[in-house]
Amino acid sequence: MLTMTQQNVVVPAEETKRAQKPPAIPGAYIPIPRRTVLKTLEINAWLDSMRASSPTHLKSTPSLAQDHSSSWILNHPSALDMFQQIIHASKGKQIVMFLDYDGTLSPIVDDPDRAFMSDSMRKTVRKLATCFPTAIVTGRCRDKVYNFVRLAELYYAGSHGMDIKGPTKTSKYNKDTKSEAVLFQPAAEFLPLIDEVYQQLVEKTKSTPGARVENNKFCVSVHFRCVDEKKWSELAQQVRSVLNKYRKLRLSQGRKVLEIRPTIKWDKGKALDFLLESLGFADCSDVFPVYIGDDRTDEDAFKKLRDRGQGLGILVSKFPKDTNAAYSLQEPNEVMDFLQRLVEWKKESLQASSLM
Ligand SMILES: O=P(O)(O)OC[C@H]1O[C@H](O[C@H]2O[C@H](CO)[C@@H](O)[C@H](O)[C@H]2O)[C@H](O)[C@@H](O)[C@@H]1O
Repeated sequence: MLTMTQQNVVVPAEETKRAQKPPAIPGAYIPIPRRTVLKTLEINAWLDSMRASSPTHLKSTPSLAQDHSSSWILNHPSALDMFQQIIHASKGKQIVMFLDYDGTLSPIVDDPDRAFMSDSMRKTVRKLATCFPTAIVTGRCRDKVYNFVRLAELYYAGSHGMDIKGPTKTSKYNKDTKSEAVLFQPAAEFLPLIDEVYQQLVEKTKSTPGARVENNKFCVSVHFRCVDEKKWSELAQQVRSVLNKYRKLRLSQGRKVLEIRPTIKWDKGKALDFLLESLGFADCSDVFPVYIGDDRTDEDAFKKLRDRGQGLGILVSKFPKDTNAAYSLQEPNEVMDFLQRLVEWKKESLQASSLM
């Protein structure tokens, strides 16, 4: 069970109880002010979560890792191996593609400014967008991800879906050039606050070697990929001390990154709903959304698809992870293979129907 300690932090209730219990040795109990206990617990919970974002602990027990891995893959089979079944499930429905960026279209690298997408991946996504409506859904700032992807025919949902923009180039899915281009920013009022917090985080974390703060417009990322693990606690405390002042902001986590964002009820799952609605599939039963992503924030979209009972989620991961996705792919190269197969299948089915 989880309990709220402060507005924007969640720790397990049993840990709170444990921390308040006096120790077994009589007389050895030094009362710790409740606020300090909670602060320590919060930081410990953050640290556990930060460690869990680097799933290498399974490597230390190879046989256990092997068993776990085999049962996980049975529950989340490769989308490449299951390609025919996926196509069969989509029969008679309009496939709509949702693609996360980092770790899905581009490999994870140390420097977030150099997470380039390969030319072959760009070519594949361009072809994909001629076959199916396609959106990029990312934690990144929308402009920044656009500079990486550079395809004007796509929909882009930046800042974890808090900044959505429709295609600037016409395609067969947005032929109506007279209609207003989609632009949706549900957290617009938070812009000055996010700028302020970004500046404070830059200042606060500059003493931690390797820490890096990225302004993603409606949210901020604090990267710890290049921070020595011994310094993670220090970094968590620095971030905590800034976040303490902002009750309208909350923390979530991605791959070696702490993400600070508005408390509004908006996430990648809501963005998926919004985009389907914008595309005219609001209450359609004949739509088949496919969402591919690698990160914790993508789980909101996987869950949304499960709740809608439509389409499917594909998790990109080499390691077993708790997920709402139905299928898996190991890395961006496999994502590219899967997208290419979709394009080939679509072309073949169009050819076949033109011969009828
Ligand atoms: O939703 P996404 O497109 O997956 O964006 C999530 C975060 O991605 C980026 O960080 C991640 O990729 C970096 C480059 O490979 C890597 O260095 C970092 O450790 C990863 O967390 C991006 O820089 C963040 O701002 C996004 O929030």
